[in-house]
Amino acid sequence: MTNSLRWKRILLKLSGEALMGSQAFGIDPAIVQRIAKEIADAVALGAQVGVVVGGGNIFRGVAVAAKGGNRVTGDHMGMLATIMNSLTLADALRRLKVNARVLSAVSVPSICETFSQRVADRYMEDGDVIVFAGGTGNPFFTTDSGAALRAAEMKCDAFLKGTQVDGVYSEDPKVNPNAERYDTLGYDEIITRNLKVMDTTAIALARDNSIPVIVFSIHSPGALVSVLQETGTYTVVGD
Ligand SMILES: Nc1ncnc2c1ncn2[C@@H]1O[C@H](COP(=O)(O)OP(=O)(O)OP(=O)(O)O)[C@@H](O)[C@H]1O
Ligand SMILES: O=c1ccn([C@@H]2O[C@H](COP(=O)(O)O)[C@@H](O)[C@H]2O)c(=O)[nH]1
Repeated sequence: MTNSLRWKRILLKLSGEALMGSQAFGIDPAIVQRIAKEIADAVALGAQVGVVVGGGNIFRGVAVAAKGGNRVTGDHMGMLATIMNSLTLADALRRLKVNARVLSAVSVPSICETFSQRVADRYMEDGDVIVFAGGTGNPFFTTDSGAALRAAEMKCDAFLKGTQVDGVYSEDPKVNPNAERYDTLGYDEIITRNLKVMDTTAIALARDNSIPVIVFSIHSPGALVSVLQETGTYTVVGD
């Protein structure tokens, strides 16, 4: 079955907001369990999976700053939010008998392991799912950038962005429902046309390390395995 996968070692970036479900804030356990099942299905097919979960369902530094708070403190809160999301996703994976480990860029040793590339590589070779928490560990970055960084460090074959929409569009499809969806797109087109599906730092890192970026909807059941088997709807961003 492994041979049927287009990309074997993947970095899956999940939008924090995807974990909210229909709530306005926080985590919907049923959604987390459904997403965990998608990951478990990919692992069962032979995929080696690293995951980065955003924190937008709990805190974003820019939102804290917009309300008069300190941006760096807000970013610290955002990074801690990603740790909470990572812990809940790892638990959901373990309930499905998948070995899952949380490795954080921010050290909280009584709660999870601190990220180390060598250790993470060994775990992935063993078939464990690694949930990379804490983003890059630095303020003024996003989890998209953290995910691109980990994809490069772990020599992933692809960076899969599981988000609210089923690909990259000519404009935000939530704002313009008539926007055009692309099947393929160049890294530089995202940057020069300022398409806001992910941040420029993340795209540039993926481009400079020749890692294809696949944007798909995590809300579509079975979407992760479909992408790995080159079926379904998604956009591939490359050269
Ligand atoms: N040109 C575009 N094509 C596709 N999506 C776009 C585009 N411009 C803006 N978007 C929006 O970008 C969003 C993708 O970002 P996402 O929700 O994954 O946020 P995030 O910041 O990565 O995650 P989090 O929710 O954790 O903060 C989509 O939901 C979509 O509405
Ligand atoms: O490397 C990083 C990653 C994230 N942050 C902060 O966390 C929040 C949540 O991440 P999203 O990517 O927006 O989901 C982000 O808004 C930042 O405040 C960070 O500081 N450094």
